[in-house]
Amino acid sequence: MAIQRLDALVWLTLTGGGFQRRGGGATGYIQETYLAHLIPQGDQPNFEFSVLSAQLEPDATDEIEEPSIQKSPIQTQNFPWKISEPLNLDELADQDFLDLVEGLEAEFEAEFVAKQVDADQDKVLLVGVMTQHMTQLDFEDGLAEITRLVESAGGQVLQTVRQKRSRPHPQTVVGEGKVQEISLTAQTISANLVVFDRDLAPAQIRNLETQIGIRVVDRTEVILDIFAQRARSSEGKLQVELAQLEYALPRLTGRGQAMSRQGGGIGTRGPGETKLETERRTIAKRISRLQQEVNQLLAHRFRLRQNRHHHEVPSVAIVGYTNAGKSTLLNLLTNSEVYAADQLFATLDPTTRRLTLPGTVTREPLSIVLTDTVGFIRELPPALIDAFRATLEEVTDADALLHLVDLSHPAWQSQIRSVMNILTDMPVTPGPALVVFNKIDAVDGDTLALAREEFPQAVFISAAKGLGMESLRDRLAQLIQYALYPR
Ligand SMILES: Nc1nc2c(ncn2[C@@H]2O[C@H](COP(=O)(O)OP(=O)(O)OP(=O)(O)O)[C@@H](O)[C@H]2O)c(=O)[nH]1
Ligand SMILES: [Mg+2]
Repeated sequence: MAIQRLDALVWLTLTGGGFQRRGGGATGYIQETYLAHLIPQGDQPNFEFSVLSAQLEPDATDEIEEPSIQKSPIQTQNFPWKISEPLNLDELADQDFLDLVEGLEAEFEAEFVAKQVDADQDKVLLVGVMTQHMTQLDFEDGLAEITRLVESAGGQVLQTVRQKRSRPHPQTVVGEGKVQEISLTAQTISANLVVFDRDLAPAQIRNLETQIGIRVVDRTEVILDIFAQRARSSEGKLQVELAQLEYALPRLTGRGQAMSRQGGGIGTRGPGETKLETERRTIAKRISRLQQEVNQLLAHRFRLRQNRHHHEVPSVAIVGYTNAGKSTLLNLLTNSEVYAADQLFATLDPTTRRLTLPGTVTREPLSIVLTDTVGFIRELPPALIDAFRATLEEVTDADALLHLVDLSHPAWQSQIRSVMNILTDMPVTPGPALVVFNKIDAVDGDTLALAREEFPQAVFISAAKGLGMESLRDRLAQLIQYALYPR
């Protein structure tokens, strides 16, 4: 009923004792009727319309043995629906349906309004799919992360639906029954958005939206949305728009193709397809213009860096998983006020600051520039990598990297792997990296010992509490010596 948006449902049972119809099949007279409707959640079934308490009058049809027919109201205590006692046809006909439906509408409306009080937040139903080759831990980490992403985008995860499958269903990612469960749950909790913990094919999104009835977005879309909200500088906005269009384009194309292949049918001919084609071309044009602008940006940044090289100022880029504490560290080391917050992708635009490192016995104090840049995440969407090449070049062009790790995060080991994979995949090999473990103020002794054992060369700090800064400065100076004058 919820899926089909039905106000009420009437169910008729037959006597089975009717005339013989040619070809067989059930015939008979109406024996009993049932009236069912949904009730607002959180309410007990409290609709007492007169007839529900009426006794069922014994009539002739009762003689027929029909064990499957229940004679008492069906137990619906804990369900968001109510089914009447068995009614005969006259009783049913006496119902004022309009009155019933209008009353229900009013109640649903009141409840809906109550839930809309803080309506500027997306109310999200999260869907997680655990496939083969995925450990339970990976799966739960992934769910925790997408929940954080949704929150960073300004949404609120109301509930999570999980499914285990050997691999995603080609049409709908999850199975048919699960799609129904999602649809019902979304209505029950008044979600206005369904978010999947993975990326979806254009056709999958389309199928899911048709069946579920509300907007469905995938992981990349959530990340792109955060980026779009964070973009402040014109550079940032430019790159985000490019990423969003590059993500949208194949989706439009896919749609056009699917429609042309059908080759007929109402709604698939004529203007529909032409319009899509036009849209596609407009977007493609805009993408190529944005790409040119990004190229100009690359050239501009190149000149800036050349200037730096000209003055022989060594550069270090802080890289790391999102929320590792990169901006906090830059602020502490260089006395700056870059925006740092407990959000994923708080930083979008690179910030470069000067920093003087302590001299050693053999050398003068060393002046360098330190760059804080956008955080990484596992499975960084390809559209983002491409669009953000100007920003990411800050990383590949630095003389050395400071790889900051949030040691208080349960998944710190896999976060290190993700960052290293992204660095390895970069078109230009980045300089040498120093692994620095952050947030040691929030870490237990066992974790600390494990990290020391696995990364004996690493530095341990707390950017928030200012712990370990002296050794960090020393080690940074050594790193630069090594990067610039390797033996
Ligand atoms: N307990 C603890 N929290 C820290 C420490 N350093 C940073 N944080 C917190 O971690 C959160 C993220 O810090 P940011 O500096 O914004 O992290 P980031 O790496 O720049 O994150 P993005 O720009 O979002 O990728 C903030 O809430 C910081 O207060 C630390 O040493 N200890
Ligand atoms: Mg930051």
